[in-house]
Amino acid sequence: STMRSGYSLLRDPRYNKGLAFSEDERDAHYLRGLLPPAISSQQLQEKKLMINVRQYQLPLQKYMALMELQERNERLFYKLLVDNVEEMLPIVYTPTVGEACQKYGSIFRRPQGLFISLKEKGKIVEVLKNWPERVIQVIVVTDGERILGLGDLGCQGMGIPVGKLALYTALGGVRPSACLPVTIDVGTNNEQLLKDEFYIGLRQKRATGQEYSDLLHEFMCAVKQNYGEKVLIQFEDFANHNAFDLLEKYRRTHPVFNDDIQGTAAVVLAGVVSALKSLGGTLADHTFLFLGAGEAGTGIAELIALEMSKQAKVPVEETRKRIWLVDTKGLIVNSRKDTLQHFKKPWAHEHEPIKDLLNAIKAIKPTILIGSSGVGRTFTRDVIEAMSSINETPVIMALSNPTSQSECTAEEAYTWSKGKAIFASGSPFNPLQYNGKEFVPGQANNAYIFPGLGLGLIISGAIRVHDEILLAAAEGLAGQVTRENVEKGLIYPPFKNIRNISAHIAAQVAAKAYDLGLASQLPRPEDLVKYAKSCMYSPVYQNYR
Ligand SMILES: O=C([O-])CC(=O)C(=O)O
Ligand SMILES: [Mg+2]
Repeated sequence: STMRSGYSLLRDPRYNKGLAFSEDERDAHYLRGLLPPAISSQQLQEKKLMINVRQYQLPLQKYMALMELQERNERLFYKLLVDNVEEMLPIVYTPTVGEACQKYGSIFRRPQGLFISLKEKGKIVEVLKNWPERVIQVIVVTDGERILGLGDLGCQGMGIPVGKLALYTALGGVRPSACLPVTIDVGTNNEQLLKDEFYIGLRQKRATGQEYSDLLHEFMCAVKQNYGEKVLIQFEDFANHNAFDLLEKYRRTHPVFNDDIQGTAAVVLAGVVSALKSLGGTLADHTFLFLGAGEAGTGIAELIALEMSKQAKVPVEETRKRIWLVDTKGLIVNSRKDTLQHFKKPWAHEHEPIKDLLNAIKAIKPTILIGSSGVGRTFTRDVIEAMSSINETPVIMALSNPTSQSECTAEEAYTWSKGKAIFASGSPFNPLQYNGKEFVPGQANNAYIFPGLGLGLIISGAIRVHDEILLAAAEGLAGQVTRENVEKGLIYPPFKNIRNISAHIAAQVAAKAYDLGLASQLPRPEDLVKYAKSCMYSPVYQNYR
């Protein structure tokens, strides 16, 4: 978009600086009289806003204040996020974004992103042309059917693409104008929303089958037609069956990845690799047990099996046998094979049936336990105690989001394991004291990966996303975990260094894309870390002449 002047300039979030417009800018851009006389620095504005945001008691109020800031003054919004990542992440992202989606209808002020519903069928190319930006580098798209661990939130899932893309910019340095949040609305099966007078989406049951895949196909084609073949499409929070089908269908024709399957997988693999620095042994020396065999569970399992297979030079069919999954019907075993969904079949190993997690732990004796069930409080005291009696240092990852769906809390993991566990969770928990010692839980969240992964794909102009690229992203993240981190029980680096971390992930990703011949941005830059950093968006105000 181009810069307006005067009254419209103050109302254009991309260029508005509020009181920070200089005397010269006020003269040149017809702003005289439209602003009070004081001139503020961006730093002072930031200080004022931080004071304001901290005064709100409720996280949802903070969320709304930040969204209003984003719609009023985009650079100031990103300056706040970049300078205060650890404080702001739980507000613009999990857990608060989950609550925001649940209440989206009532807190809704101005639409963000593009809504593409069944009503727009046959017109998606035109819909894309209504968006004010022409150059798009990354799209995050959801259909709202499985928002975090909260289930079907229909059209109100829009909070997720908006939040993820805010992180693309804040954590990965992708220009905000190049980011497009999209929600595909094919209805919702959430009865409560269908009855809610403030619901913002289509008031009908979800379309499925041909009608569903036709709309998605039209969208995928329209994106390529409008924005070219390099625009990255991140699938987010689709229900299991569609998530796997869409990835399978489009991975050979578009640069796509599914954050819940592949982003989460890369983050967890990086965490496990870091944990090995303190546990010792190689990946293949460990035994993994998952609670939850959906997108996250099977996605992580597959990437770990792949890495093991690469390291140990044995076929992936062999390494998969080190990894066990439990779903709602119990341990996934061979005798269940005929009734399993296709994405679970590779995990059906030879074993007698076991009904529940606790007995599975006793039988399998995992060294690493991963929660990817979307169901809170499923790592009970018995579960954690069983893990601690089998292992000197059990690794416990409670990945489900938001906090209410976490398989256990940090406090539970540390107290029930008597301080023995290495713990990480998808949603943040505060550091805590146990027996006079400080424990700092890590946040095993795909937010560590997708911004850097996206940046790496964008700067190299990658036209496809292969598994090798995800392994590179995981290596990039693991490489940023210091010995000092690991000694404190931290298997992830602190988020405050995230822009540097993202640059390293981006560099590894881009390098792999070039090596595999998938990169279209030529020539290949010499120093990819330096190049990634130089491409990053800075939220510092620019001077307008
Ligand atoms: O959004 C998050 O915090 C992580 C994620 O992708 C999910 O839970 O679906
Ligand atoms: Mg997600």
